[in-house]
Amino acid sequence: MSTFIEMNNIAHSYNKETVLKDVNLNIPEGQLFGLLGPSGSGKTTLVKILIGLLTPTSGTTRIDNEKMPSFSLMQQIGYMAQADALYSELTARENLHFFASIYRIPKKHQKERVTEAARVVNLTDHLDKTLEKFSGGMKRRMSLAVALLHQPKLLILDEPTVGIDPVLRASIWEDLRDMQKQGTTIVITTHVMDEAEKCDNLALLRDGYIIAHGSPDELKEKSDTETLEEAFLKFGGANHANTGNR
Ligand SMILES: Nc1ncnc2c1ncn2[C@@H]1O[C@H](COP(=O)(O)OP(=O)(O)OP(=O)(O)O)[C@@H](O)[C@H]1O
Repeated sequence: MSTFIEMNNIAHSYNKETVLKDVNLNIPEGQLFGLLGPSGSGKTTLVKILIGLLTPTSGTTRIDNEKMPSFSLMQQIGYMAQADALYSELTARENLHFFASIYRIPKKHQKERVTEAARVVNLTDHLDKTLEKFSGGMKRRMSLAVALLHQPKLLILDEPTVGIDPVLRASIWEDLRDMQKQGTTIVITTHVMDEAEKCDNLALLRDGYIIAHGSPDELKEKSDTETLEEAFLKFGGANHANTGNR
């Protein structure tokens, strides 16, 4: 598989606080890749840099061989942020049509895409409600629907299943797998171990460093542990000095 995402020597500071330190990532096309790390480890900062929303203090990012930020590439990325950026006075359908226009989905395909995205997140029966009547979990599902509306080549999901019940969570994972089968590369941030287990490959992030990377099985094997949680703790206890992941 060819490399789709390449992040080299990424470092980032907010004011004087350095929150990412020499991060290197290679993600092949079509992978479901997880960034696993505790709160504050730098996951959101890293994905914002990845999609070109944030300029790193140093380092470069290439997606599909193109240097980020690239306007044309941004059109092919679906990003689900942690905070929902939706219009609460509009209905779910109106929100989806609004974003479909922003993504420049041709008018004749918009209805079909809105219907499909609503199906994936199980909101078909709520399309005509305004979002002010939605629960927190329903808004998360709406944000996910917006992120996958334009069938992006790259889907980035920042803790997508927080506030989503286990049944829907399982069905969303099935849909992510389907999208992956159709060639979508998916990067997901999580601090939930059972979600991390479902990823093809993982980077473990702690205090702005990648402390280990590999498939869930490789990580357990390398650390000689039974669970990812134990693996994380074991890698986290190791020296941070030699953590480039290439
Ligand atoms: N805009 C900002 N200005 C200053 N500091 C920030 C800003 N955004 C994040 N930080 C700091 O950077 C560090 C990494 O934050 P980040 O949101 O990337 O972590 P995270 O792993 O995504 O955490 P969480 O799982 O809680 O979302 C934290 O110490 C946070 O306080």
